[in-house]
Amino acid sequence: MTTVAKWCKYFSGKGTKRLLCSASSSRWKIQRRKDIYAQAAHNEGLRSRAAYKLMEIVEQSHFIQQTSVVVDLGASPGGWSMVARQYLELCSKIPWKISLDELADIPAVPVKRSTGRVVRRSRGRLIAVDILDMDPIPGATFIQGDFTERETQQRITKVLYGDEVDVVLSDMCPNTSGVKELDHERIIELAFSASHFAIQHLCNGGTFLCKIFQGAQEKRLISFLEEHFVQVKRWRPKASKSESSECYVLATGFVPVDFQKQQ
Ligand SMILES: C[S@@+](CC[C@H](N)C(=O)[O-])C[C@H]1O[C@@H](n2cnc3c(N)ncnc32)[C@H](O)[C@@H]1O
Repeated sequence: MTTVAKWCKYFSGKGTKRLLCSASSSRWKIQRRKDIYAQAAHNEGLRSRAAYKLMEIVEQSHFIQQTSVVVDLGASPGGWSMVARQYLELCSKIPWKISLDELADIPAVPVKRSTGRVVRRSRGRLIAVDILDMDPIPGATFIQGDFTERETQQRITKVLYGDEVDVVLSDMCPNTSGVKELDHERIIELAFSASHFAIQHLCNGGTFLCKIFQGAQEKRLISFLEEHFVQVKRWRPKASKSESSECYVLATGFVPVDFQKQQ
């Protein structure tokens, strides 16, 4: 934990301050002092306490390699992206934002599934996506937009330049209403949206990780993922708040539909 966090400190930006300054009530501040992960994130210069959740899952499942292509959905303020960045070997010259004009010039290349021996690129890639803005992460690319909109997904596909994706992460979370069933339905919708994107873009053997709130629709999501991945398991990281019903679904060993037909 400490090694990753120390490394991330180097890349921490204004996002941390924004996170820490947004709370004005003294009650919130007392709660935060009791929250060891929020304290640790503050002390170690991480942009969010959520970073510890991804660190725990990746440290145990090792699904991000130096040359992986990673898409981080719901990335702001950037805790997960900073953690993913630590595992990747990125090219420092990649622009953080690509203007709409520049995007318009990029042809939408469909993903080409690799068959046989995969020729790996020499560097990894990280594409962060959020409806909110976010401070830059060197070597990564940022797409600002609502992921559920087709146009945002088309923009992500364009910046992939036909590359298959190794890992799709989704920590997307709707604004919570306090009504448990409603929040559950909303996050499941986001999780399905992210899983459809993953199925279209992941390479053979790829990984999908997404946040959900536990509830009635959870089984439906897991059954859907089991049709496309070799293994699907639920994960509740230590950094998840005890009062929260959040958990993560980790699906590994993606089998593309065209591969399934061959078998
Ligand atoms: C829990 S936060 C993510 C924290 C982040 N993983 C980190 O480590 O810093 C959830 C994020 O999901 C984003 N989000 C929610 N709905 C979205 C959508 N439809 N499209 C894109 N981002 C969305 C929110 O703006 C918010 O930044």
